[in-house]
Amino acid sequence: MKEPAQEGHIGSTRIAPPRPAPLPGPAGAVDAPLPAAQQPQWPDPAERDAVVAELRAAPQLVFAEECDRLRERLAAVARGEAFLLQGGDCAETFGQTSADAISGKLRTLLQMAVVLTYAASMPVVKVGRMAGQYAKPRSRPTETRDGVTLPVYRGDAVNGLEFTAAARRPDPRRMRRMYDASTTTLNLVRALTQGGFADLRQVHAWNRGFVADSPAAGRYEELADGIDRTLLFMHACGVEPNGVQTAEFFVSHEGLLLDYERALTRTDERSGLPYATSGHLVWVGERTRRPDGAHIDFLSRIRNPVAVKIGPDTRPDDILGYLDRLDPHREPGRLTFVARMGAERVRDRLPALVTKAVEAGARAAWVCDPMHGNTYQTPSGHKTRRFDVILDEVQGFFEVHQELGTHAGGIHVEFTGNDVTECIGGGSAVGVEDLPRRYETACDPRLNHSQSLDLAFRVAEMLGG
Ligand SMILES: O=C[C@H](O)[C@H](O)COP(=O)(O)O
Ligand SMILES: C=C(OP(=O)(O)O)C(=O)O
Repeated sequence: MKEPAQEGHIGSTRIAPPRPAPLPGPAGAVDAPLPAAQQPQWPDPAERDAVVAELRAAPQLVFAEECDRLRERLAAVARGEAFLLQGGDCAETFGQTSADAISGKLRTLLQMAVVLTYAASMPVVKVGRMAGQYAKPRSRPTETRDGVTLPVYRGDAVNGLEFTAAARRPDPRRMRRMYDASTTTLNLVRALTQGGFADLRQVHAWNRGFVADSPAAGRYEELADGIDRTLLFMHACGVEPNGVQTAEFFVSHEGLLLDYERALTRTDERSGLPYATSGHLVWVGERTRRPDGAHIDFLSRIRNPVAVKIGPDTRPDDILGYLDRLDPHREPGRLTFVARMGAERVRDRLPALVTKAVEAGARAAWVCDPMHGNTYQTPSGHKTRRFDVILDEVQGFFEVHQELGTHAGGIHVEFTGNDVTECIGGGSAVGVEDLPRRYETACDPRLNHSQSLDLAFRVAEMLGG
């Protein structure tokens, strides 16, 4: 059936009719029959097809021009002229789309960015793990509790967290809810970052409502006083700084659910090229990064900036594979490597990978995820991460780049604006005995607000602040 034409303009972006892009690639195939890890077994294929058709007809969430702008910003990161701050929940949930929850994360990220910008005197590119982070790859397909085995939770886009057979059944209609929750989130994020909320003169207000008695909060207030004084001084001199009233903010998520990502791929009318319009940047994770797999294939077909998470078992030849598939023209900003080696291995494993990339002419950005290689389980059964170990991985990442003469381009972290007790140490010093008090994550442990600020100050010191 012919799709109804819905052409028009929003701003300067020409809106294509909502049809899937003819993804370029071998034989022009839309669905290459490649191994696709971590995909849900939808019980009813017809229901899945109906949801996919709905998503294909839905408006795009982000615009090609915005993705291009992020690619330019990431090119500055790759050239060593900017620093990337990427972060948010491990797993967003449909229940956490309140204004408070979203603005708490956004404020935390803005605060971290201001700390890093001030220290490094370098632009900080702000990218949320937001408005799309609803699908999770898992280590095991099932979970057993008290002798009962059920499918594992794979993120709200697939099934429910509750430990019942009904909740854990994959439900493709959840992909439509993912789209709706992403729309709600993005709508608020756009309003907050373009309205007065993100104005640098609100630097004190961003801290309101958060725990005020941690050392990081005190340091932040001092820094905010300094920024206020600078802005007042400039105002008194008749100089009004540009670019402080709004914040440039982008969204990203793991491009895990291929049904969803393909359905939201659209052709950019300006260039005729396909873009994933589910988020500005999509990445492929450690569990789905096989160079000849369906996820890397998907990234190779879209024009967005893309990232690959690489763990300690990554081989130098894999790096070559990603470069050749995803960034054959060695274009700065197109490809970001997110290293998540673990604190114990980053100093050993990362140098060979960076060296291989440099030898191959790569102009990719290098970013450190100090969370995913440092997770462990306590005897109480809580998955957690230690703040000092997280910090050590970032330190190791900086050391490696310093030795190789390359740029430590950013951090990728899991955090929330809430005062949760999921990671140990840092900020307001969460102890192992505190974990049950506010352990609220749907998947992996996140830094709370004061741990996040604390991390920003420590990274700022590494950047020379
Ligand atoms: O966020 C990352 C992964 O989805 C997560 O670490 C998997 O957790 P698991 O090892 O408990 O499945
Ligand atoms: C699953 C994730 O990480 P990784 O692929 O690095 O394990 C994630 O960032 O949510």
